[in-house]
Amino acid sequence: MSEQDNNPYAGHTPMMQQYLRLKAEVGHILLFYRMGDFYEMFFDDAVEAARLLNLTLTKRGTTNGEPIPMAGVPAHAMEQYLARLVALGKSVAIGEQIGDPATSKGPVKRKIVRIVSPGTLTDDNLLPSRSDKLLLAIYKPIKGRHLKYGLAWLNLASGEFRVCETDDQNIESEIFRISPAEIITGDSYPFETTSTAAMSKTADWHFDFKDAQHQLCQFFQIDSLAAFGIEELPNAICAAGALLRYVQRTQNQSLTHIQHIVQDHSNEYIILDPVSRKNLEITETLSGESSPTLFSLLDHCQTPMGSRLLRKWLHHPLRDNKEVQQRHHYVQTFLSPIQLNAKTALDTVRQQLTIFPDIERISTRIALLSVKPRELASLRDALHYLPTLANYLTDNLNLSAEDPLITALYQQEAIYPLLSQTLMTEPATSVRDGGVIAQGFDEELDELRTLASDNGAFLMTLEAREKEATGIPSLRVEYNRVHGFYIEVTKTHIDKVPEHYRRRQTLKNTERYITPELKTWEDKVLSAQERSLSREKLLYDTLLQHLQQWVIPLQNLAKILAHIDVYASLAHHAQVNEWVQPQLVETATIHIEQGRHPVVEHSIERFTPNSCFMDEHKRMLLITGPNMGGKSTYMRQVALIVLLARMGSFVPAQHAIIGTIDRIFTRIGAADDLAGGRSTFMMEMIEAANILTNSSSHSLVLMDEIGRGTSTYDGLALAWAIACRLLTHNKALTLFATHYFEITRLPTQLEGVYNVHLAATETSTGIAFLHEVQEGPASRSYGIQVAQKAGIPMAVIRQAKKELERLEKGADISPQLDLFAQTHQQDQEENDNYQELQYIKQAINELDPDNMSPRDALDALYKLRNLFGNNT
Ligand SMILES: Nc1ncnc2c1ncn2[C@@H]1O[C@H](COP(=O)(O)OP(=O)(O)OP(=O)(O)O)[C@@H](O)[C@H]1O
Repeated sequence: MSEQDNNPYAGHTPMMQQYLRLKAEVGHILLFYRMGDFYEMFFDDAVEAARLLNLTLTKRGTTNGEPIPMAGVPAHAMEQYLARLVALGKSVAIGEQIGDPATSKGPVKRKIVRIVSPGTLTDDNLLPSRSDKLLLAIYKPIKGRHLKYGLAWLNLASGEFRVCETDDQNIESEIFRISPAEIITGDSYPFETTSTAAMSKTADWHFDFKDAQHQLCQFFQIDSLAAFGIEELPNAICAAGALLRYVQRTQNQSLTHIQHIVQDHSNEYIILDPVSRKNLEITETLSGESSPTLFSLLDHCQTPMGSRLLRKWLHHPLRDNKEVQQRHHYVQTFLSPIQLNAKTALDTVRQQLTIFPDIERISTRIALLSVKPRELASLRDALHYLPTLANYLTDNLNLSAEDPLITALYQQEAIYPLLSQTLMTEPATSVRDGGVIAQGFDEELDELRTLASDNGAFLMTLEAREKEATGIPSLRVEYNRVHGFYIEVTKTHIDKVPEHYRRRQTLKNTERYITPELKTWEDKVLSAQERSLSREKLLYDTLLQHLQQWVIPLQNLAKILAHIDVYASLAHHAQVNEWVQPQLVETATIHIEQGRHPVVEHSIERFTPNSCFMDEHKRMLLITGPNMGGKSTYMRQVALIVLLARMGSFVPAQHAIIGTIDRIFTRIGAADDLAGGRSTFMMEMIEAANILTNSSSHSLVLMDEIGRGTSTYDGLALAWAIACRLLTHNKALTLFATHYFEITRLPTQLEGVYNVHLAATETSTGIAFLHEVQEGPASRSYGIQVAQKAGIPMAVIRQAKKELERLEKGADISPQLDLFAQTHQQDQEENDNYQELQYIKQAINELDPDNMSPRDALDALYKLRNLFGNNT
């Protein structure tokens, strides 16, 4: 077989062959192929990128007689295009020129230097500062005894690597808790999720247990995964191994900041299913905005590390009291300075925190050797400031020098001298341009710099000497970037120019010359500049090598600063909004006195506080009241106060006792899942089924108007049965809002359930909502009054009132058995009406108007009127 036959790309130009080889290497990922000052894309990549980035689609050459589509982005603007693609969930492979164009025969050698994907970002320009971008690998064997999902996720920007295993029931909750930017699964593994993360595939065999185990042990240089205590999680190990391979392949650089794998115990956290996370608007509103949310409200953090930690805490409320109490204790500490006024002390700490840059990401970029000189300078300045912060905290707050928050601040002292001796006070942006390494740090560099820049004296001497030697008074020695050094002589003196002057450039009125002496000087200066830049690069690289040993201590420092920032932020919010420290107990209890909705209290002028008392004896509150009365707000406020208390925050209430809660469920206003082919009612029932299957006596359940998506009787019957089940079987702490008044009779039949209602009164101008939770069921629903307030025409309102009167007269619905008796009665009525209509229709059809006398027509009309039962 000839070479030609072996080459699948034969027939293409050599450059296109190289392109196709690189493209085959990266598969479906977009390939940015470097060509001079551009990154070009070809074929389908070009078409897709042109569409996504609004680029002009051009052509370059042909294949099989067809033009090859091409689109490109300028190399200098590449980051901004990358950011846009990654935000759209795309991955991009960067094919760089690595050969020397001057010496290359054929196309310059090119290589995939890295792959940028939504879950593997580390560049400052591509990463949002206040949220993390995680990469999650998921694996589940098709058969075998251990059929759990193995999950492994990595925050490449911080080095945090975690694993866990979970079952079918909880996989979605776990994915939403982890909230990855990208999910990788095996090529042939058909995984589906409602998460909006970018989905990537990798070879199935990367998930092979033996291979993964080997891969991980080799990477962490350990003999067994027992070192991380994860040896009992085989499927998580498979996922972790595949994830590591993926990252190594895409990053193509050392990953020394990833130091260990931590087992994530999901039972440490209060479980929130995806729907509840959404409903509670923790970090995203129901309409997908980033504010107003619980996070946007509480995020007064001064550092990006603090904001990211706060975001994480909000999505990971804790079950265990001890750690939460510790967090409350710190928030309280920030609110109780020793001598100073609390506001002054807190404001000072928060002001001091503004000095700290994103040390977490800087330490990662140190590990990846991609840190910029200015980032190191900001790190240096921050480290210099650390003792001031530490002293302020110990002197003014009740924090001892042994407190872990403080000790961590003192452990970084040795890095500061290293950075301050090595770096200039204000270094240049990039080491390529020089101006990064401090004067006096390296003798050789100083000499080269002097040589490269200090040429003033030599040139002046040369100029004076040449003026005298030639007798040309206007002779000048000059320098420009294009032509280098030259001696300039006006044309009037040209006859005096000596023999050894060589012409360099001719202008209109002057000639420019170079002499052997000046040329030697020029070579020396230019090479000194070049050597000084490469010396500086070398010294910078050496600095980065020295800094490697500090990556882990810096990560720890970043963690501690993030904690201080979050405590200060929570304290600040509590101080400004008069939030209180909740008391934690071990029982399933929720006692909230005069609670407020943390977000709504800011959006309206006067918020009415409401209490909520629930415990094992009072497990369900049936909430009735008019639409717009405040039922949903009340229920959400209870859930949010529990969530806030359990993530370490103070809460908007006068007093609160919160017990151990294992899950929070919210079934509030389900939306259609048209894409998933599920109606509103179906969604409602799926959510209710989940609650009935998974809630326990330590769960908090919010049920808002369950059953309203179907016919009245079906809905009522379902709501009744679901409430009973929750009370008697699940025994969950439940807030059950309903418009079915029949259900308010439940307390007469079962224990542990109580009625409350949102009060409203009717005034001369219409209904007035008091937004006050009062004991007992609501006396009426005020639906028509609310409709009137909404602007429904008066004629419709009047008719509705009449209809309501008629219905109320005829209805005396009682629950359970009678309910179904009523259904039968209604069916009967409907049947009778139908018969009557059919009869009338037939009578009308039998009329023959063309052959009727006026007298007959009048008779027929009377007859018809009588058929309607109206003979007046
Ligand atoms: N405690 C409160 N104090 C003051 N205003 C409140 C309070 N609770 C609710 N509101 C106001 O009432 C409006 C309606 O509240 P909410 O949506 O909770 O009522 P609802 O009873 O659930 O209504 P629907 O049954 O129609 O869903 C809110 O947008 C808010 O402005």
